[in-house]
Amino acid sequence: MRPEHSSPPRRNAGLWGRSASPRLCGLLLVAACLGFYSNVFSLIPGRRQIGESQSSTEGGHLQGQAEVLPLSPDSHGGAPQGVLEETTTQWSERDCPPDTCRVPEVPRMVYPKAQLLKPGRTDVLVMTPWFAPVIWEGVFDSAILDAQFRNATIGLTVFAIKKYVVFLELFLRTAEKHFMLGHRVTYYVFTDRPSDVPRVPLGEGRRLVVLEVRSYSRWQDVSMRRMEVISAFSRRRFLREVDYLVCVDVDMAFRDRVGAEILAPLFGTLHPGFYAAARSAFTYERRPRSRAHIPADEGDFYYAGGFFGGSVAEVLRLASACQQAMAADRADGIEAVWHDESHLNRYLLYRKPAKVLSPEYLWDEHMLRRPPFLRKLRFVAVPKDHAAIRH
Ligand SMILES: CC(=O)N[C@H]1[C@@H](OP(=O)(O)OP(=O)(O)OC[C@H]2O[C@@H](n3ccc(=O)[nH]c3=O)[C@H](O)[C@@H]2O)O[C@H](CO)[C@H](O)[C@@H]1O
Ligand SMILES: [Mn+2]
Repeated sequence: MRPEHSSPPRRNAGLWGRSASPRLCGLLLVAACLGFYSNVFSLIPGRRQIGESQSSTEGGHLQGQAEVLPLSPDSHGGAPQGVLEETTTQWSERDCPPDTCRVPEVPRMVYPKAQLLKPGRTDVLVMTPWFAPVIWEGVFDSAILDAQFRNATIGLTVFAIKKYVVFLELFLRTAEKHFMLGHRVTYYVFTDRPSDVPRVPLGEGRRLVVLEVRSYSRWQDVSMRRMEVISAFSRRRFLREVDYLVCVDVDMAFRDRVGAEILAPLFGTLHPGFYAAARSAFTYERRPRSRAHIPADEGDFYYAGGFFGGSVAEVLRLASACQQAMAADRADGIEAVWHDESHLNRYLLYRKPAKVLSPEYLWDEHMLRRPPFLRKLRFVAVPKDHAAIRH
């Protein structure tokens, strides 16, 4: 899933020709080979096979050890077996490493053509100033996107710690109806109560993996520590198991399509409470002492903590940066005003997302009046009694 293509260095025999001594030639040849193989070593492990719908429980990975998360040596850094050999010949389609930037081939399809002078939406911003599309109903053709991403495997991470396990049933049932239909999907459910994970029937090509993690007494810590767990498990297995990660809150239900249109190397979602707000009204962390701090004269959007994602490599980068920033803040005795969400906002300010999801992808009907430009509610908050559920 590296953006760059790795290609052998071009050699020009004439350049080294007669004037260079044979010894120098030998040295240069060795250096060229080293350069070539250093590219090869940086390739990320290739694709895995995902079988039939299944469900498994893997207990004890993080229990009691969330302070120091050991990363398995086999999961990161080394060259995958067989890659060296493959790269000495031409890439074939089958051997190609996953590459989110590769232009995918689509089959023959019949669809209405785009009309340059009749844009799908004129009532909302559909492009950020850094040319990332903002995803609204009416700006995309789901059939084209489904075809483009037909070979992608998507991991959906969700945490259900302590009483939040009650949200899982509705979350999973509605995800089966609306999340990435027609694609390979793995649900990664992180919980401290594996036996409370409901058995929800899964469609073909979809599976559920239960991963046991420890809980924390403060809900803020439960929320923030998700970054630590996501980064550890990205290294440990997600890099090998899926192409994209989608990381969401569990106190939510899918109501309408959430599909391949969201997939990008890195994406964030507009927080439904702030889509029309002025910069000064964003609830960014403002204290310069915190690593999440954003100065008053900066900021694009206010992103929600409850829905972000991208390629596994980019989500790993994001989660480990946020986790490190939160750990440093903790050591300094400061906690950002909106916890992980504040750190996410800081991260996405300086690493601009490649797609921005509109509030269609994160809405709260009980807190907000639905504006007319919101044509679909795709993923909605499930009302909760905060005090009762968090203790
Ligand atoms: C929709 C949205 O953007 N939500 C964000 C918002 O709060 P919310 O008020 O939506 O936070 P929340 O109570 O849903 O907690 C965040 C998530 O942590 C998990 N959890 C929390 C407590 C617990 O006892 N057990 C448990 O499993 C669960 O997955 C939950 O969905 O702000 C939080 C930080 O303050 C996070 O950034 C949330 O992602
Ligand atoms: Mn929530």
